[in-house]
Amino acid sequence: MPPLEDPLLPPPPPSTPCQFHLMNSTFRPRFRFPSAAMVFLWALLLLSFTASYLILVDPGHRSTSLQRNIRSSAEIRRPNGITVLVTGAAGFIGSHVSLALKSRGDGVVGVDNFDNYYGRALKKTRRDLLEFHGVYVVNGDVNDPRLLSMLFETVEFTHVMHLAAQVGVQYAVENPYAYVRSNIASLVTLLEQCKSSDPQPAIVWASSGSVYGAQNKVPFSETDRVDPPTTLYASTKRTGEEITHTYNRLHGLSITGLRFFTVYGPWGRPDMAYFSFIRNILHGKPITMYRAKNRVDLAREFIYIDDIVKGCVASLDTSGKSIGSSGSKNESAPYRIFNLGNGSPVTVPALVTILEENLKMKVEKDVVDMCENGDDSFAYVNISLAERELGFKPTTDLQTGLREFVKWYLWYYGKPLVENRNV
Ligand SMILES: O=C(O)[C@H]1O[C@H](OP(=O)(O)OP(=O)(O)OC[C@H]2O[C@@H](n3ccc(=O)[nH]c3=O)[C@H](O)[C@@H]2O)[C@H](O)[C@@H](O)[C@@H]1O
Repeated sequence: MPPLEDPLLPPPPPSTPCQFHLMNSTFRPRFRFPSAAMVFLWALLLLSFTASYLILVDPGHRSTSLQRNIRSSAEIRRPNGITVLVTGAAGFIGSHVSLALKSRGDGVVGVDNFDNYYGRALKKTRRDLLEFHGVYVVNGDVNDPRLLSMLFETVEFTHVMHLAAQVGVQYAVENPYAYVRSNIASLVTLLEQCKSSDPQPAIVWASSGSVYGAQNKVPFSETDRVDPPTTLYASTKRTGEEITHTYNRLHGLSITGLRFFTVYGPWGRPDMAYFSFIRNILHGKPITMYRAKNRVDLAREFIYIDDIVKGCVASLDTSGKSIGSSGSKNESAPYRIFNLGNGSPVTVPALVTILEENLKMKVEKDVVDMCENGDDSFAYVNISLAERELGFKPTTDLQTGLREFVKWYLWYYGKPLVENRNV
């Protein structure tokens, strides 16, 4: 705090002796031109009144800075660029896709409700990373029609990349309503918004490889039957495919559903098996490895995140246009479904071995026969349609992808100090 009489400041003017006494003076107020200081004070007062009115009374104003952020994030910086609303932008696939679009000059706005299914910390770090690269992520729920209408009033989205979902196959047993709400109700809310937007955006959304359920015919092709579902998660994704089909037929929305298989990589989902395996290996704890009937190892179509991102971006680029419900009889909006897997399954024990090799550590394995929990025992997928239509060609094998994942994991979480017991 500077002294009141700062030696560097000119001395204050001498105080003027009181010129009149209120009680005994014949005080007559008279008009005087206000001094500059008075004008300044009044202006300040007026400004603060207006600001508090706008902030407290007019809720619209609060959204103005939000809308500024949204508009700036939606700015296109390349010729023929697109403007994409990415739902689930703070999620694993959503964050990678958002960055890929932004880095090639598209306009990208994210929305995410930061649900606590696998903790919020990683989602917030992904959000910070996105904002560092100029992608703004609105904290909100896709199932909120007012939020959606504000977003579409603020920006003319050409595309929606709908990745927000309640994920996880096992958690559905515990909390079925979360799946119905996120994977069905939110999808309908979003489609309703897109249906009534002018222009209507094209929609690319996350279905799942799990829709093939108990099918035994391999490899799975898009034209194959997709019943019966073995999990509620799969049922909600299958329902989503049917719902989107209806919106495509009735309302002329361009729809592309992507059947993602087991996507892995840096910034991945901590609820997935490869994530819990690395955690346990590093902490010297045993892992549970499920096994199907007749002692058959489980197998999955592990697909690296960079390959999936290419599939998502190509889907946006080839989506065609929504045509609205007034489209002519000869014209129909595209409705497409693609498998996005690797085209070659790998067993879970093989995945664990690659992790052990990368970490130069061994882990104790509890091999458990899979109970009737509804999980699928294998996945083997035909990706030729995506190859043909999207130019989709996965290039990262599991060794390379897991090496990248392990590098990221050790960078992000650090190596635990607990000693691993070698087995
Ligand atoms: O294909 C899909 O659609 C789904 O792929 C994954 O589901 P999943 O393949 O079951 O992925 P993980 O939970 O990582 O499990 C991979 C394999 O490891 C097995 N596993 C899991 C956990 C465990 O402790 N031990 C174990 O052997 C599972 O049974 C499964 O065979 C994703 O988690 C889903 O969100 C996605 O939609």
